[in-house]
Amino acid sequence: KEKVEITKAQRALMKVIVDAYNRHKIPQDVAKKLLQDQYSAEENFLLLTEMATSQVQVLVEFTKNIPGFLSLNHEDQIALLKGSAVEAMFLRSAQVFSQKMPNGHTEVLEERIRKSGISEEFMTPMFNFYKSIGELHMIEEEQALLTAITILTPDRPFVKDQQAVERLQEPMLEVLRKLCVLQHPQEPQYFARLLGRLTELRTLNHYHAEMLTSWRMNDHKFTPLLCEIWDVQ
Ligand SMILES: O=C(Nc1ccccc1)[C@H](C1CCCCC1)n1c(-c2ccc(Cl)cc2)nc2cc(F)c(F)cc21
Repeated sequence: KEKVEITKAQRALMKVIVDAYNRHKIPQDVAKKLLQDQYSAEENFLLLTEMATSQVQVLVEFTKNIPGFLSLNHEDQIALLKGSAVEAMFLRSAQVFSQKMPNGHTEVLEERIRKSGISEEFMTPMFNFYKSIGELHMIEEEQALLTAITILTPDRPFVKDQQAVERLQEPMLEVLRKLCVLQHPQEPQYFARLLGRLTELRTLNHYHAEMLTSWRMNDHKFTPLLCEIWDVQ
């Protein structure tokens, strides 16, 4: 039986990542707004583009706190952010969607999102992902580490020094692996299930641009930052 223990250095790394992660709370406000009122497709689209734009800014702040990230080659820093921003947003959406809410609130939230303007064809893959994240009942340390691991994916397009990114991602994977063993002793496969969600997350990446351009309304306006990050317009 492997005696798993998180070292002082690993605890320090985890604290840096969780503190940085806790500084981005925006989508909670989105959930609250969506629960308060029903909006038109146009209002929902505007809300999404505003939220997604601020999510990118917050993601940059979070990423700057990942030890070693700022020492990477500058083009590679951009390539990692550009390559992970959409996934980070869907991961964050899933975490917000699966957080504990008063009875019936999740159903209302799901209904509001289903009617927000997104085309029908994307609902199943999106909510399947949200529910599969929910079933994991991740603690915030796992959520924060999973987001950092997603950003530090070495094989993003245009990354030149993949080894340098691997050297940053590996310690995160090791801490997460230990955390999973300690948090879910009955589930030896929990860590593998967690990483499996990142594969599901990449499939949502394929849909994201079309999810936006097929939003049930005319004349989709994007912010310059979103055009950059979301491959739209
Ligand atoms: O805002 C959002 N997500 C966000 C996340 C992270 C940071 C900032 C924003 C949007 C809403 C959706 C309804 C209209 C208004 C925006 N959102 C999404 C979502 C995102 C992108 C596409 Cl293409 C489709 C759906 N899934 C969500 C789940 C939640 F529990 C949820 F609360 C908000 C969610």
